[in-house]
Amino acid sequence: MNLMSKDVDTGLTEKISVSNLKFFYGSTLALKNISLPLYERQVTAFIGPSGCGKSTLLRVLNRMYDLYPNQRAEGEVMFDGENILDMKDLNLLRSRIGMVFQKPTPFPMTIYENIAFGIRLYERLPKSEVDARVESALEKAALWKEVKDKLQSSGLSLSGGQQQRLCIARTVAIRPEVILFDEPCSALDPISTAKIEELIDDLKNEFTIAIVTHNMQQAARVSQRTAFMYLGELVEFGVTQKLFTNPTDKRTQDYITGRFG
Ligand SMILES: Nc1ncnc2c1ncn2[C@@H]1O[C@H](COP(=O)(O)OP(=O)(O)OP(=O)(O)O)[C@@H](O)[C@H]1O
Repeated sequence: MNLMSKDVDTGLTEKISVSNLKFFYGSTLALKNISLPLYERQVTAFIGPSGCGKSTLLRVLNRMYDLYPNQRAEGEVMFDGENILDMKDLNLLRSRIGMVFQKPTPFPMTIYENIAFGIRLYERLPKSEVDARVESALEKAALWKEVKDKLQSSGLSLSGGQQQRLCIARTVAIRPEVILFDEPCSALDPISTAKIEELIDDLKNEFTIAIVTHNMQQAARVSQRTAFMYLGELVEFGVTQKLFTNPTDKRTQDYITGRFG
């Protein structure tokens, strides 16, 4: 049974449907009634000035906020027929919705172990299958060719861009359905950034992707849908090309033309 809803206007499947989401840091309301879909096998970019709630929204999608006692969410975030906000098994949720952070954070282990470690947390597989999964994850992260002869070297010996691709491989190896990227290129040089953008474009053939970025050109290059947020509100959500060339809301227009932010 397919529990995901089809959007009647677009014909696209909503992998995640956010409805009337509110988020509180203590008594501060950081997300005000957000509603939007994340379409399956598309890249959705979240843009907006600092503090508008982009990272908060991403952290709701895999319940990262659960680690902090006075943070809470209200509303509905439907994912394959279940409300993420009510899910009990957060390890399972985080295996289905992976996250790549701003700074590359390889574990202080070999390149091979960086990936195998995560696989073993979730599945018991014979070594030959773990090997195959490590290779396939590195292939998908466009890193295999560069590291295949040094899988036993430390993950920390790689360049920043390679480390970020290693973190992407680590996420992909768990076989998630959705990958969340929180400003994945902000610590990288332009060449590494271009590689990650290309990679995100490839990954969307297999995964549903959400990316928070400060870089509007990046949002325009990698995403099919863009959400513009301002002061905890979702101001505008739509087809990326349209939002950047002919936005509906004046605040979006002002932001994309550099009048604030
Ligand atoms: N741990 C926290 N405790 C209290 N308030 C917080 C906390 N983290 C974020 N906030 C507040 O919530 C709002 C949204 O923050 P968030 O980090 O989601 O914004 P952002 O759009 O991702 O910003 P940036 O682009 O600077 O990363 C801001 O007003 C911020 O000050």
